[in-house]
Amino acid sequence: MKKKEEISLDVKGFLSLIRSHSPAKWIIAAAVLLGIGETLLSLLVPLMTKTLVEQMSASALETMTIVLLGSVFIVQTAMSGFSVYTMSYVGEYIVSSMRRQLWERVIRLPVPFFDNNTSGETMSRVTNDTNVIKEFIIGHVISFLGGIISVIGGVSILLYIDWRMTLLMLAAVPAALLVLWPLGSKMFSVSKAMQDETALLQGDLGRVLTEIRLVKASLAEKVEERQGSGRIASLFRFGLKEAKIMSIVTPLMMTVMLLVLVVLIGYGGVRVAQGQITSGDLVAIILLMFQIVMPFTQMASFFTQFQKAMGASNRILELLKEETEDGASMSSCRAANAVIGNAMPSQQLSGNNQLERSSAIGTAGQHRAELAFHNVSFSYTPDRPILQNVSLSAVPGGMTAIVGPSGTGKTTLFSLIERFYLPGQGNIRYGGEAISSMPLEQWRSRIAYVSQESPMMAGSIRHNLTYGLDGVPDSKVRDAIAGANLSEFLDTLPEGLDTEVGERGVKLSGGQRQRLAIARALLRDPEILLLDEATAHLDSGSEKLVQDALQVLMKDRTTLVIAHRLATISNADRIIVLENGEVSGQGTHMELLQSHELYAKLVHQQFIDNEVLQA
Ligand SMILES: Nc1ncnc2c1ncn2[C@@H]1O[C@H](COP(=O)(O)OP(=O)(O)OP(=O)(O)O)[C@@H](O)[C@H]1O
Repeated sequence: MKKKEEISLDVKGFLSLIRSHSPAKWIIAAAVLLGIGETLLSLLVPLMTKTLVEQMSASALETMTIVLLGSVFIVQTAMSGFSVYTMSYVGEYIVSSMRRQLWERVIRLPVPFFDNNTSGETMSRVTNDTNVIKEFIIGHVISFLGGIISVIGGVSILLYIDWRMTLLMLAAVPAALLVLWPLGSKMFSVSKAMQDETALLQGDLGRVLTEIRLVKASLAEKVEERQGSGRIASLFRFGLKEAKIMSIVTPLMMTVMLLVLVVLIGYGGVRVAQGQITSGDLVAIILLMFQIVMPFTQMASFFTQFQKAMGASNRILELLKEETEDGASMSSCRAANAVIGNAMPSQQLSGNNQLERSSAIGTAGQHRAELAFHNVSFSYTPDRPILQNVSLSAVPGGMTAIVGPSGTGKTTLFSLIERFYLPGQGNIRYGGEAISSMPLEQWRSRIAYVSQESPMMAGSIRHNLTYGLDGVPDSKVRDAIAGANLSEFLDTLPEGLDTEVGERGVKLSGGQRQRLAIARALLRDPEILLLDEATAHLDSGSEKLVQDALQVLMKDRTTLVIAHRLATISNADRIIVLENGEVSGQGTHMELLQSHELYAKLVHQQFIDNEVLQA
């Protein structure tokens, strides 16, 4: 009972999905009419052949009969061509409209969705599931409709020609169905398992390819090889299971057809000899037999494909039901924020030698609104609070540093500022206005996030720098590059801004990636700068270049820095200590050193570590 309910719900969902993506009604009507017309014409062929045979045996062949038969063939072939094209058009249209909607939806889903779903799964919905629906529409819907018409029409004509022979032939149908039905459902479960296994293999491949260095460095080739081989072996087994089913179905259907043919010809021959039917009738009956039996052979695959399409549409609908980050901004919004490579000087963030360059680049830094957290609490999962009652404010136009032990919620603070997640309680305000009430696009365009991970996209340096921005002239790109201390490096590249950076920027050094990240932030001219301190240790030359570039970027901007090495932030305007998700102190370096136990301990510890390193 439950299963029936589920399937009927599936069908409802499937139909609503198709309806919301279907092309103009007249195109669908044309596709259906052409399909029906083609089937009806194909039913005329046996009748005309019957007349042809009868006229030939009576030596009274009329030219009209040949002309009519030829015309039916030509029109039927043309109709079949148009029918295939229009049906393909409908299928392609539906799938491309569905993919477009999925694509738009996926890129606007909130970050928690991506925390909880693998990218392989999501990719499979946009590509594989839509493909299943396309194949069903193009390859099966019309041929199924045509098949039904062919069977009903064929049986009616047969009954009209000779009911005895019709019944004889139809006796074979239940026998064939008896075998085909259970095999069809077996085929469905095998092909479903095969699909699942293929998705797992795709997932493994994606995981290994994106982290190929980790695989190699961890000597995990053998483990991956074993896992991959296991999946490929089970795909092979499923393939063989499918082959076994087909090896029963195909010969069985052929034998049934041959048997029916033999019986029809034998019994029909007797009836022709007895003068109860003409030889033309017999030829027509045999031709009609093919037109009736063929659709039955397609039924099994229709139902398998039907169930697959229901499953696929369910998964697509689930994805489409997911809330987007900002329902209001479903229009063509720009990814204006910059989540950019790691960058943070390893020494004091001071120095004036680069400051002049910033004026050539941006003016957003002139804004001096206050960014403040008011009693913010947040948890990723209900059972584990991460931030509790956090109240803090960043110094407008100055540098505010966040320090604290690992895992205490520093990066989470940044994610809340970026609105990747929403606070459970409390709010974040900018210039007195709650950031949650600002349009998301507008808010993110005010921020640049120079993160630890230094994400880069495969593509040219220009593409990476101007990613998400429209029509940035090369002169501005070069200014940003100069501001980020990269001009010399760029001059050494024969292809200049067109140089490919490789997947995730693998063709660049850590320091170059950091400076590109800074150049990218400069181009965006943000009011608020979020810096996640680099964990990579750059050599001192590279450090100096990054440090200078940061001076340019930070000038006059409200900057929040997550600092691990406290020496880098001793001149920060304000330092906030975060402990177990709570603010346990704030002040300047000197104030905290005197009044805050954990801060003093951390500074002391790092001082000893440095001494040891230098010794
Ligand atoms: N997407 C997530 N889903 C669930 N838990 C998360 C997620 N991201 C972080 N956490 C958890 O939240 C806590 C705070 O993480 P966060 O990255 O903010 O710490 P952090 O102070 O920046 O640490 P570190 O200094 O090591 O970078 C950690 O315990 C972490 O396990």
